[in-house]
This record gives sequence, structure tokens and C-alpha cells, in this order.
Amino acid sequence: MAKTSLDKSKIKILLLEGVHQSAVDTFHNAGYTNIEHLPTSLDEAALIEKIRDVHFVGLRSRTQLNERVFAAAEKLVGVGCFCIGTNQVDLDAALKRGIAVFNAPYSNTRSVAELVLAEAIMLLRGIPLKTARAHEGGWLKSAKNAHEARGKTLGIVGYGNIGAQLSVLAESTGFKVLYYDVVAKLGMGNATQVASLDELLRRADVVSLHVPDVPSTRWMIGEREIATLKPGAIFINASRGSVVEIEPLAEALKAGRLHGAAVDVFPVEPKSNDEEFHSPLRGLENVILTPHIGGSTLEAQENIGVEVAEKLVTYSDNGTTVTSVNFPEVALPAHPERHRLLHIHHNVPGVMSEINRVMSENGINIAGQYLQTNETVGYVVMDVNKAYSQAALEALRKVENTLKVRVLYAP
Ligand SMILES: NC(=O)C1=CN([C@@H]2O[C@H](COP(=O)(O)OP(=O)(O)OC[C@H]3O[C@@H](n4cnc5c(N)ncnc54)[C@H](O)[C@@H]3O)[C@@H](O)[C@H]2O)C=CC1
Ligand SMILES: O=C(O)CCC(=O)C(=O)O
Repeated sequence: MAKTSLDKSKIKILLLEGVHQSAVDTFHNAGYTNIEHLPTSLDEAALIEKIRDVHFVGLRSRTQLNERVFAAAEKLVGVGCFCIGTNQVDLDAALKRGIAVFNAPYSNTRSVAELVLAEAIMLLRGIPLKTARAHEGGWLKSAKNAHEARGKTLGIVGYGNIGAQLSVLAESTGFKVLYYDVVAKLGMGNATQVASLDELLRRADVVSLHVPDVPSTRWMIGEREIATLKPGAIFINASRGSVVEIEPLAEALKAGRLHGAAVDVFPVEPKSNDEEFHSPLRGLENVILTPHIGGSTLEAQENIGVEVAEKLVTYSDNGTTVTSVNFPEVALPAHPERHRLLHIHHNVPGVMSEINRVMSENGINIAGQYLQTNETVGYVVMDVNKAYSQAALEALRKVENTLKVRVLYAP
């Protein structure tokens, strides 16, 4: 039999944006040694050049994997987003090439929730202005506009993993919590869901956004919504820069209609730490500006490194796609005595019968077959207990509507 699964040392892994060393260690422990680990993102031209011979790529929020990059990524098998958001990756462009994308939906959620709670308290006390004055030699000792969190209302927009954790932390600090979500959700503690975004904006003293970047959230907070906020409200965005129109927010802060804001994510963010950050919020008093570090704690990054690298290793070694954000999810057992053929194809009628015909005509006995499809792609995994030939593999590759075929040699 031809041994066609790729030797692990030949599987090239590119890790960008300073993904934590724990990811490299996880790959090494699984036998993968061909790893390039870069501290920064790459611009499109450099990425296109580098990704040509890469099998797995890992990135965070800066690297843009668009159609042009995928078109150049001829050998790419899987993408790991070492973060929650996957809006930086064209998931459809990946899917139509049979490339599975994974992320880390939980590991940095606590870090974001902690930061937001701390910012809410700092802003209620007017700390950004007071600390700035003290650094300049001033002394703003005053209780004016300084408030306790106890008894104030926190409004959370998007009650998912981050929103719900923030809710628990905030209640234990003394906030009353309201939340708005497009899905009906059971509140943690005494938190109460409200029927509309407007109701939340009208009632909350502090509003914090925790929604993903999807079409329904694009610019969901604009001039009208900012005008709906309570006079003197505090506004926090650590979700995505595309959710909030920044100009009307800056205007409301300059006019003193809002008491303060904390913003971690921006419509345009510098591509690296060497690039200047531009924003109409720069220089405004009682505004905390942070460089998209909501999830940037050592604890979160270490956990993310392991979580996402393990998902890529499992997909590479075994074919399992559970928790992929774009791919049909298949949970596969180990395949100790059997070779495993993975066939990814356009989900159109007739492909499975063609695959089964090829297998049968080549005398290959299928010991186990696992199939999942989504709207556009089918993913079938076949464990074979009899030697398959190179000719059979070629015939599988030629089945009409095939996107990708991989072989996992019996370990
Ligand atoms: N600043 C940072 O460093 C970080 C930012 N994030 C951002 O935070 C976002 C939220 O993260 P998680 O809580 O883990 O996500 P999640 O998926 O657990 O929760 C998102 C919630 O938003 C709700 N939602 C979706 N569309 C909505 C709409 N139009 N109106 C109201 N609610 C809507 C969903 O139903 C869900 O409950 C991520 O998608 C990511 O963009 C995540 C981690 C770090
Ligand atoms: O840590 C990062 O690079 C991005 C964090 C983030 O925004 C996310 O996890 O969605």
C-alpha cells in the first residue's frame, strides 16, 4: 500500500500575531515540528507569499484571511483563530475550498468581563480625568460626578459567554443588571432581560456591548441610539469596532451628554504596535482607550494557545471537526487498525453514490463511514480495513464536486 498521509514533519504550521508559546508546545507534543512562529500579523502581500506551502495557519484578530489569501493557500487544511471573533476570516472562502476553521469560544471571556467591570467602576468615579490631572501635577480632589456602582443599572447588550459572566461579576459588586439579546436567555442571578435595545439604552446608567460582528450588529449603535442613552450615562464597547459609529459617540462625549466611555475596539485599528492609532476619541476626558486588549491576559492567551492548537491537532490527526465554526461537525473515534479517508465535497446530490461506487469498484471494504453536511459542503470520513490503492485515491479525487481528499494513515 502507498503510504500517502503526510509525514508530520512535513506539515507546515504558521502561527502569527504572537500566539502564545503554549500553542507551539501543544503542536510539538503531538509530533508537529515544522512551525513558524511570528510575533506580528502580515499584510496581504506578505501573507499571500508565505501561505502558499502552509497546511495550518493560526492568527488572532489582526490578520485578514480574505478570498485572495485563500486563493493562494493551495495546501491549507485548517485555520485556527486564537480568539473568539472570526470576522477577520472569510469563512465562506475557506468552506468552498474545504478548509475547516476553529476558534476559542471561552478562554478569554473572563478577561473581558473583568476589564469591563473595572472600567465601569473607574468611569463612575471619573478616574481617567483625575489620574491625568495628577500626572500633570494637578489635584482634582472632589466627589463631584463620582458615584458608587452599588445600586446603579448596568445594561448588557449581547448576553452570551462574556455578557453573562459580566452580569454575575457586576451583580456581586452591587449593580442591578438588565440585558438585551436577540435570543431569549435565562438571566444569571437577578439579571432581567428587556424586550428592546431602546428600553435598555433608556434605563441603564452603564451600557456595555458584547455582541459578535454579524450583519445585525453592524453599526447597531449610531446617532439615534446614542441620543437614546440616559444623559450622563457611561458607554463601554469591547466587542467589535464595527458595532458603534464612533463620530456620534465622540460628539456626545464632547458635548458632555455622556459621562464617560471605555472603548477597546475601533472601526480601524493599527495593524501593528508601530502604527499610529487615529480616533476622534483621542484626547477626550473621561474616556478610557485601550488597544484591543480585552482578551489579552497571560492566563487567557495560554489557555487559548492550548485550546486552539489541540483542535487543529485533532483535526489533522483524526479528522474530527467538532466546534468548527464553518464546517460540518463530525466526532470521530480513534482509528488504530484502519486507514482513514477524508472526502470534502460540494453538497450536491449524487456525490455520495459516486464515492461509494469508486470504493466498491476498487475493492475497498468500508469499515466505518461518517457523514455530515451543511448547506454547501459535505464531509464524509471512511475507515478502511483493507489496503487501498493509489489508483483508488486518484479516482476519489476525480469524483465530480470534490473539494479536498486527505488520507490519515493508521497510527
Ligand atoms: N475586546 C476583545 O479583546 C474581545 C472581544 N470579543 C468580542 O466579543 C464578542 C462577544 O463574545 P462572546 O460573549 O463570547 O460571544 P457569544 O457568542 O457567547 O455571545 C454573543 C451574544 O450576542 C447575542 N447577539 C447576537 N446578535 C445580536 C443582536 N443583533 N442584538 C443583541 N444581541 C445579539 C447572541 O445571541 C449572543 O447571546 C465576540 O464576538 C468578539 O467579537 C471577544 C473576546 C475578546
Ligand atoms: O486577542 C486578540 O487578538 C483578539 C481578541 C478578540 O477580539 C476575540 O477573541 O474575539
